[in-house]
Amino acid sequence: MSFSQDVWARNLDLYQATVNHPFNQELAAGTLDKDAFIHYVIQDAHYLLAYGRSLAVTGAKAYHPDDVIQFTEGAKGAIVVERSLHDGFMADFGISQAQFENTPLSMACHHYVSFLQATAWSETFPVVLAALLPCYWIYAQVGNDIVAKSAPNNPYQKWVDTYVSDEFQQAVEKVLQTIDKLAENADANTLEKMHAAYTRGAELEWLFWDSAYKRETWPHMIK
Ligand SMILES: Cc1ncc(CO)c(N)n1
Ligand SMILES: Cc1ncsc1CCO
Repeated sequence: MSFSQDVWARNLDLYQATVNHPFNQELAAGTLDKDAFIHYVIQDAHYLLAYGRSLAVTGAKAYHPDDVIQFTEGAKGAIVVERSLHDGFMADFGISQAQFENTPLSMACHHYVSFLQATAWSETFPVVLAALLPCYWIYAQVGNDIVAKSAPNNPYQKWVDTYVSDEFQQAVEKVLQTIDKLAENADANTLEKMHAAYTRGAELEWLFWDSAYKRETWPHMIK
Protein backbone atom coordinates (compact mmCIF):
# COMPACT_ATOMS: atom_id res chain seq x y z
CA MET A 1 0.00 0.00 0.00
CA SER A 2 1.32 3.47 -0.84
CA PHE A 3 1.96 6.02 1.90
CA SER A 4 -0.87 8.18 0.61
CA GLN A 5 -3.39 5.31 0.68
CA ASP A 6 -2.24 4.35 4.15
CA VAL A 7 -2.29 7.86 5.61
CA TRP A 8 -5.71 8.59 4.10
CA ALA A 9 -7.18 5.42 5.63
CA ARG A 10 -5.63 6.13 9.03
CA ASN A 11 -7.10 9.65 9.12
CA LEU A 12 -10.45 8.94 7.50
CA ASP A 13 -12.57 9.73 10.58
CA LEU A 14 -10.86 13.09 10.90
CA TYR A 15 -11.49 13.80 7.21
CA GLN A 16 -15.18 12.89 7.59
CA ALA A 17 -15.44 15.20 10.60
CA THR A 18 -13.83 17.96 8.52
CA VAL A 19 -16.04 17.66 5.46
CA ASN A 20 -19.13 17.28 7.66
CA HIS A 21 -18.19 20.25 9.82
CA PRO A 22 -21.05 22.78 9.76
CA PHE A 23 -18.66 25.39 8.34
CA ASN A 24 -18.17 23.32 5.19
CA GLN A 25 -21.75 22.08 4.94
CA GLU A 26 -23.13 25.61 5.30
CA LEU A 27 -20.48 26.93 2.89
CA ALA A 28 -21.76 24.44 0.29
CA ALA A 29 -25.39 25.33 1.01
CA GLY A 30 -24.56 29.04 0.77
CA THR A 31 -26.06 29.59 4.23
CA LEU A 32 -22.81 30.12 6.16
CA ASP A 33 -22.89 33.20 8.38
CA LYS A 34 -21.14 36.06 6.61
CA ASP A 35 -19.14 36.95 9.74
CA ALA A 36 -17.83 33.38 10.03
CA PHE A 37 -16.66 33.57 6.42
CA ILE A 38 -15.06 36.98 7.00
CA HIS A 39 -13.22 35.55 10.02
CA TYR A 40 -12.06 32.67 7.83
CA VAL A 41 -10.88 34.82 4.92
CA ILE A 42 -8.84 37.14 7.13
CA GLN A 43 -7.20 34.21 8.88
CA ASP A 44 -6.63 32.40 5.60
CA ALA A 45 -4.76 35.39 4.16
CA HIS A 46 -2.47 35.29 7.22
CA TYR A 47 -2.18 31.53 6.81
CA LEU A 48 -1.31 31.55 3.10
CA LEU A 49 1.60 33.93 3.56
CA ALA A 50 3.10 31.62 6.20
CA TYR A 51 2.28 28.58 4.09
CA GLY A 52 4.07 30.16 1.13
CA ARG A 53 7.13 30.70 3.31
CA SER A 54 7.00 27.06 4.44
CA LEU A 55 6.78 25.93 0.80
CA ALA A 56 9.83 28.03 -0.06
CA VAL A 57 11.82 26.28 2.69
CA THR A 58 10.50 22.95 1.41
CA GLY A 59 11.73 23.82 -2.08
CA ALA A 60 15.18 24.49 -0.66
CA LYS A 61 15.19 21.06 1.02
CA ALA A 62 13.88 19.07 -1.96
CA TYR A 63 16.12 16.36 -3.37
CA HIS A 64 15.20 16.54 -7.05
CA PRO A 65 15.36 19.68 -9.26
CA ASP A 66 11.75 19.06 -10.39
CA ASP A 67 10.68 19.22 -6.75
CA VAL A 68 12.62 22.44 -6.18
CA ILE A 69 10.57 23.90 -9.02
CA GLN A 70 7.31 22.43 -7.78
CA PHE A 71 7.58 23.79 -4.24
CA THR A 72 9.01 27.18 -5.08
CA GLU A 73 6.21 27.57 -7.66
CA GLY A 74 3.83 26.39 -4.93
CA ALA A 75 5.19 29.15 -2.68
CA LYS A 76 4.41 31.68 -5.38
CA GLY A 77 0.98 30.08 -5.91
CA ALA A 78 0.11 30.46 -2.23
CA ILE A 79 0.94 34.18 -2.40
CA VAL A 80 -1.06 34.58 -5.62
CA VAL A 81 -4.08 33.00 -3.87
CA GLU A 82 -3.44 35.15 -0.78
CA ARG A 83 -3.52 38.30 -2.93
CA SER A 84 -6.65 37.14 -4.74
CA LEU A 85 -8.40 36.95 -1.36
CA HIS A 86 -7.82 40.70 -0.95
CA ASP A 87 -8.99 41.61 -4.45
CA GLY A 88 -11.79 39.03 -4.39
CA PHE A 89 -13.52 38.04 -1.17
CA MET A 90 -12.25 40.91 0.97
CA ALA A 91 -13.45 43.42 -1.59
CA ASP A 92 -16.77 41.54 -2.04
CA PHE A 93 -17.42 41.24 1.70
CA GLY A 94 -16.31 44.77 2.58
CA ILE A 95 -13.17 43.88 4.55
CA SER A 96 -10.77 46.84 4.45
CA GLN A 97 -7.00 46.51 4.35
CA ALA A 98 -6.92 48.17 7.81
CA GLN A 99 -9.36 45.59 9.22
CA PHE A 100 -7.16 42.81 7.83
CA GLU A 101 -3.94 44.33 9.16
CA ASN A 102 -5.45 44.99 12.59
CA THR A 103 -6.73 41.44 13.01
CA PRO A 104 -4.06 39.28 14.67
CA LEU A 105 -3.66 35.61 13.86
CA SER A 106 -6.26 33.54 15.73
CA MET A 107 -5.07 30.87 18.16
CA ALA A 108 -5.84 28.17 15.59
CA CYS A 109 -4.07 30.00 12.75
CA HIS A 110 -1.08 30.82 14.93
CA HIS A 111 -0.88 27.23 16.12
CA TYR A 112 -1.08 25.85 12.57
CA VAL A 113 1.49 28.18 11.00
CA SER A 114 3.88 27.74 13.95
CA PHE A 115 3.71 23.97 13.47
CA LEU A 116 4.30 24.31 9.71
CA GLN A 117 7.19 26.74 10.00
CA ALA A 118 8.91 24.82 12.81
CA THR A 119 8.57 21.58 10.86
CA ALA A 120 9.71 23.17 7.59
CA TRP A 121 12.88 24.53 9.17
CA SER A 122 13.77 21.61 11.43
CA GLU A 123 12.74 18.35 9.79
CA THR A 124 13.91 16.39 6.75
CA PHE A 125 12.23 16.81 3.35
CA PRO A 126 9.92 13.74 3.61
CA VAL A 127 8.64 14.78 7.05
CA VAL A 128 8.19 18.41 5.98
CA LEU A 129 6.18 17.28 2.98
CA ALA A 130 3.94 15.13 5.18
CA ALA A 131 3.20 18.18 7.36
CA LEU A 132 2.36 20.28 4.27
CA LEU A 133 0.23 17.60 2.61
CA PRO A 134 -3.06 18.05 4.53
CA CYS A 135 -3.26 21.67 3.35
CA TYR A 136 -3.18 20.61 -0.29
CA TRP A 137 -5.03 17.34 -0.12
CA ILE A 138 -7.82 18.04 2.33
CA TYR A 139 -8.78 21.23 0.47
CA ALA A 140 -8.82 19.39 -2.85
CA GLN A 141 -11.01 16.67 -1.34
CA VAL A 142 -13.35 19.04 0.50
CA GLY A 143 -13.70 21.05 -2.71
CA ASN A 144 -14.58 17.90 -4.67
CA ASP A 145 -17.04 16.76 -2.01
CA ILE A 146 -18.91 20.02 -1.70
CA VAL A 147 -18.89 21.17 -5.35
CA ALA A 148 -21.63 18.64 -6.14
CA LYS A 149 -23.77 20.02 -3.28
CA SER A 150 -23.05 23.68 -3.93
CA ALA A 151 -26.24 25.75 -4.06
CA PRO A 152 -27.10 27.77 -7.19
CA ASN A 153 -25.87 31.39 -6.83
CA ASN A 154 -23.80 30.36 -3.84
CA PRO A 155 -22.05 33.50 -2.50
CA TYR A 156 -19.07 31.25 -1.70
CA GLN A 157 -18.86 29.60 -5.16
CA LYS A 158 -15.52 31.24 -6.01
CA TRP A 159 -14.01 29.58 -2.94
CA VAL A 160 -15.16 26.14 -4.09
CA ASP A 161 -13.97 26.81 -7.66
CA THR A 162 -10.40 27.61 -6.51
CA TYR A 163 -9.89 24.18 -5.01
CA VAL A 164 -11.67 22.08 -7.65
CA SER A 165 -9.69 23.80 -10.44
CA ASP A 166 -7.55 21.49 -12.61
CA GLU A 167 -4.51 23.51 -11.63
CA PHE A 168 -4.98 22.89 -7.90
CA GLN A 169 -6.02 19.26 -8.32
CA GLN A 170 -2.96 18.56 -10.52
CA ALA A 171 -0.64 20.21 -7.99
CA VAL A 172 -2.06 17.88 -5.32
CA GLU A 173 -1.54 14.83 -7.57
CA LYS A 174 2.12 15.77 -8.03
CA VAL A 175 2.67 16.18 -4.29
CA LEU A 176 1.11 12.75 -3.72
CA GLN A 177 3.41 11.14 -6.30
CA THR A 178 6.43 12.82 -4.74
CA ILE A 179 5.57 11.80 -1.17
CA ASP A 180 4.78 8.20 -2.18
CA LYS A 181 8.21 7.88 -3.83
CA LEU A 182 9.93 9.37 -0.77
CA ALA A 183 8.05 7.00 1.54
CA GLU A 184 9.22 3.97 -0.47
CA ASN A 185 12.80 4.85 0.43
CA ALA A 186 12.13 6.04 3.99
CA ASP A 187 13.26 4.13 7.08
CA ALA A 188 10.78 3.16 9.80
CA ASN A 189 11.59 6.15 12.00
CA THR A 190 11.06 8.61 9.13
CA LEU A 191 7.79 6.93 8.17
CA GLU A 192 6.54 7.19 11.71
CA LYS A 193 7.40 10.90 11.77
CA MET A 194 5.67 11.37 8.41
CA HIS A 195 2.47 9.83 9.75
CA ALA A 196 2.59 11.94 12.91
CA ALA A 197 3.22 15.13 10.90
CA TYR A 198 0.31 14.41 8.55
CA THR A 199 -2.10 13.70 11.39
CA ARG A 200 -1.15 16.87 13.25
CA GLY A 201 -1.60 18.90 10.04
CA ALA A 202 -5.00 17.28 9.43
CA GLU A 203 -6.08 18.04 13.01
CA LEU A 204 -5.07 21.66 12.52
CA GLU A 205 -7.07 21.83 9.28
CA TRP A 206 -10.16 20.77 11.24
CA LEU A 207 -9.35 23.27 13.99
CA PHE A 208 -8.91 26.12 11.48
CA TRP A 209 -12.46 25.71 10.19
CA ASP A 210 -13.89 25.17 13.65
CA SER A 211 -12.18 28.32 14.87
CA ALA A 212 -13.70 30.38 12.04
CA TYR A 213 -17.13 28.83 12.63
CA LYS A 214 -16.95 29.88 16.28
CA ARG A 215 -15.35 33.23 15.36
CA GLU A 216 -12.70 32.48 17.92
CA THR A 217 -10.83 35.31 19.61
CA TRP A 218 -8.01 35.18 22.15
CA PRO A 219 -9.54 34.95 25.67
CA HIS A 220 -7.91 38.19 26.84
CA MET A 221 -9.52 40.06 23.93
CA ILE A 222 -13.10 39.07 24.80
CA LYS A 223 -14.88 42.22 25.88
C1 LIG B 1 -6.06 26.64 6.34
C2 LIG B 1 -5.87 26.34 4.90
N1 LIG B 1 -5.52 25.10 4.55
C3 LIG B 1 -5.34 24.80 3.25
C4 LIG B 1 -5.53 25.75 2.28
C5 LIG B 1 -5.34 25.37 0.83
O1 LIG B 1 -4.56 26.21 0.22
C6 LIG B 1 -5.90 27.03 2.68
N2 LIG B 1 -6.12 28.01 1.79
N3 LIG B 1 -6.07 27.29 4.00
C1 LIG C 1 -1.40 24.69 -1.30
C2 LIG C 1 -1.80 25.89 -1.97
N1 LIG C 1 -2.87 26.56 -1.57
C3 LIG C 1 -3.12 27.62 -2.28
S1 LIG C 1 -1.99 27.82 -3.50
C4 LIG C 1 -1.16 26.47 -3.04
C5 LIG C 1 0.01 26.01 -3.76
C6 LIG C 1 -0.44 25.21 -4.91
O1 LIG C 1 0.14 25.56 -6.08
